[in-house]
Parts: sequence; structure tokens; C-alpha cells
Amino acid sequence: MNEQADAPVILKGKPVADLILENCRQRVRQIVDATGVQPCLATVLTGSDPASQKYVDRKAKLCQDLGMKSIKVTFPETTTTEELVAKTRELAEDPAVHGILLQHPMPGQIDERAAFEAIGPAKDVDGVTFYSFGTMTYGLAGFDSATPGGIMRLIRHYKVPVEGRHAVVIGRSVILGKPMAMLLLDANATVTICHSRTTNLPEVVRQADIVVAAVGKPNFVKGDWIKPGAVILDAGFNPGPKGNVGDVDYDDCLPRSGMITPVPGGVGPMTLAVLMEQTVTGAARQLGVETAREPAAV
Ligand SMILES: Nc1nc2c(c(=O)[nH]1)N[C@@H](CN(C=O)c1ccc(C(=O)N[C@@H](CCC(=O)O)C(=O)O)cc1)CN2
Repeated sequence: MNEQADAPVILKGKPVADLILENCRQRVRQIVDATGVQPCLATVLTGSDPASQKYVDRKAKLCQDLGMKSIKVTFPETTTTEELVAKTRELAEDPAVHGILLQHPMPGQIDERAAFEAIGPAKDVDGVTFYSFGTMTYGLAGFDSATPGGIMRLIRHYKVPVEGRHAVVIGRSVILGKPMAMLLLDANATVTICHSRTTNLPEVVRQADIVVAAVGKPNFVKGDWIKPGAVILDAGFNPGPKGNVGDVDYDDCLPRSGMITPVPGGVGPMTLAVLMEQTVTGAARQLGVETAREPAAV
């Protein structure tokens, strides 16, 4: 008898993100045809972190590719919370702007919560406000936190079984771990959230059918923490000596996994696709245009 386990399924994000983005392109065309207005995303970068600069540039490029507009606001490292909040409110009141993204992380002196709340619910296409956390938690229409929302879309696309499964989320940040746990809970998983004070982390992770790594530490999750056949979703993206790596030690975990996201090419492209999709949705709502989300990418 052949006792060999099936080869792990690699959960590639790029093809799923491309489906979502193609649908965005069509919806942008519908909005422009109906109103003459291009959906517009405003990005706000505070400080000079090279990775963050790269991400906001990539968002502007994606807007351009999809026929959308973008506005890029940059603030120096020394910016105060008051200055950032004032500019964010101005963008929130500007009818030509349909979505606002404040690039994270922000310099230490900034009260990130005050800055995020200045976006307001209508333009919170990155899903970072209290309001969006509420809609996510209650499974109501709203904007998902972009990366967790992207992970849920991957899960649906690849038909990863979630209901009744034990999901362990490693990390409790406001833009990753906490919203991820809420979305999995809403999908009827049994959810455990682990963090820096969890004393028996490998032991808890070994009980997981689904592992989400959102801890911000390169190659942190090891193969012997993984229950054979578990689904591993890596939300990490860390610069390393040989290029960027995730929070999961991919080579170590791959042989034990049933399904696994690569880094790069897994969760990252999904984050951007969901951000763009939610910007289009925000524009459609604000401009009173009905546009349909294609079921193809789920
Ligand atoms: N306000 C926010 N800030 C940050 C978020 C966020 O969702 N909202 N997430 C990350 C950074 N980020 C988007 O802002 C992001 C990071 C990486 C990628 C991505 O597509 N990565 C690619 C590889 C890219 C490369 O090689 O350079 C991949 O994984 O395939 C997208 C978005 C922190 N801040």
C-alpha cells in the first residue's frame, strides 16, 4: 500500500489577485462611463522607510494600471499627530478622494489610532478604523482589513475548509492578527490567538488545522510545530540577507503542510488586490453607481 501523503498545495496569490484586479478594471470603467469620475485612492506616507515608499509607489502604479487616480501625500519623520490628523481629515472631506490609506508603520511619536480614526468609515478602504473592525467582527458589509481580507479570499478561492476547524493566529496587531481572528471566527473556525506572552506556542500551534503567521519575525514558525496536513498562511514579509522572507520557515514547514502560501507571491499580492477592490467599492458607493463583484475570484 502506498502510504505517501499528497504533495502540499501551494496557495499562490498572484493568479487570484489578478482575477480580482481584472474585475476592478471592469468596475472602474463602469464608474467612469456612468459619472465621468475616476475612483481615487490617497496614500499617506509618514517618514522615509524605503519599504513603505516602495509599497505606496506600487499602489499608485496599480491605480494607474486600473484606470484610477491616486494622490500621494508624504510627511517627514518629524510630523506630529495633529498635522497627520488634519491632512487625513482634509482628504476625508474631499469628494474627489474615495479611499485613504495611511501607510503603516508610522514614526513612534504618532498616535496611530487617532490618525486611523480621522479616515472615517466611508473611505476606510484599508479597514483600519474601529468602525471597520466592528463590521468585520459582526460579518456585516464594510471594509475588511486588507491583508486579513486577502487571506480570506485566498481561503475561499482554494476552498480551504474552515468551518469547525481549529485556526491558530500568531500575532495580535490591529491591522493583522486581531482582524484575522475575527474573520476566521465569522467563518465558523474555532480560533486561538497567540502572542509574545503565550508560554507554550509550539504546543498550541501543533493543535492547529489552520495556522496564520502574522508576527513580523523572519522564519519564525518551524516545521516541528506543524500538525501534518495543516494549512499554513504566511502574512509576514521581512527583509533578509537572501531576499524577503515570511514569518514561516517555508522549507522546514512545507513537507508537513497540506497547503501553504509562498513568500513572495502568496498573501502580499492579495493585500494589494483587496485594497484596490475596496477602493473601487468605496467609489461606487460614494458616487451612487452599482457595480458587480465578479464571482470568478470568489
Ligand atoms: N496601512 C497599511 N500598512 C501596511 C500594510 C497594510 O495592509 N496597510 N501591509 C504591509 C505592507 N504592504 C502594504 O502596505 C504590502 C507589503 C508587501 C506586499 C507584496 O505584494 N509583497 C510581494 C513581494 C513584493 C517585493 O518583492 O517587493 C509578495 O509578497 O509577493 C504588498 C503590500 C505593512 N504596512
